[in-house]
Formats: sequence, C-alpha cells, structure tokens
Amino acid sequence: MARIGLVAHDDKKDDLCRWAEAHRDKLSQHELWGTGTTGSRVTAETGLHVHLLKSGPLGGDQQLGAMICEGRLDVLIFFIDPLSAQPHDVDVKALTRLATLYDVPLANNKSTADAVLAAV
Ligand SMILES: O=C(CO)COP(=O)(O)O
Repeated sequence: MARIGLVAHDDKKDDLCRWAEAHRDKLSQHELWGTGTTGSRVTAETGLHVHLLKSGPLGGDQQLGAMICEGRLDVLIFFIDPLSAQPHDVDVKALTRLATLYDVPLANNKSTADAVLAAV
C-alpha cells in the first residue's frame, strides 16, 4: 500500500476529482492524504477516504513537505494551475522542491498521474 498525497489548485480541483473518480478502485487500495479543500472535495465526490491536512495556503503544502522529508509519503499527485498566481507560491515551490529532493514520484498533470498510479 502506498501513501499518496492529493493536492490541486482551485482551477484544477475539478480535474483532480474526475481523475480520482476514474481511478477510484485503485486509489481505494492506498492510503490517501490531502490538503484540506482538495481532500474534502475528493471524499465528497468519490467517497474515498482521505486523511485531511490543513488547507494549502494555511500550511497544508508544508505538512505534505514534512511528510516527504520524514519518509511518510510515497507519491505526490499535485495538479498545479500554471495560469494563476498563488498567494502561497513559496509553499508550492517548497513542496515540489522536497518531492524532487527526496525522489518522490510527483505528478503535476493527469497524464503523469495516470503513469505514476499505474506504477504503484
Ligand atoms: O493550495 C493548495 C496547494 O498549493 C491546495 O490547498 P487546498 O486543497 O486546501 O485548496
């Protein structure tokens, strides 16, 4: 069982929920962790259980980063919005930096998420 982080910026939350619904059976075999709003929406729209962290701008991205550097997260699915500025951009950068540093598979879009999930 893999420990999978689920995060999406606001304009990408619909995409992530659709992706999670499409992969519901597979995702249900894993331990899911999500930032507050993303995780709540995934649960509401798919029925999947997601352990909820703080909302991203309130520290949720940093909580996922801490999980990564402590070896408590195996995969990060993070649908980033490349067309909008984020008030917590420094947190977003810190999270993607730690995923890179610790060699955690990081999917920033649906195609990559499909490939990563197929491999776990
Ligand atoms: O902002 C986020 C990622 O940077 C996501 O946070 P929420 O899921 O709480 O909206």
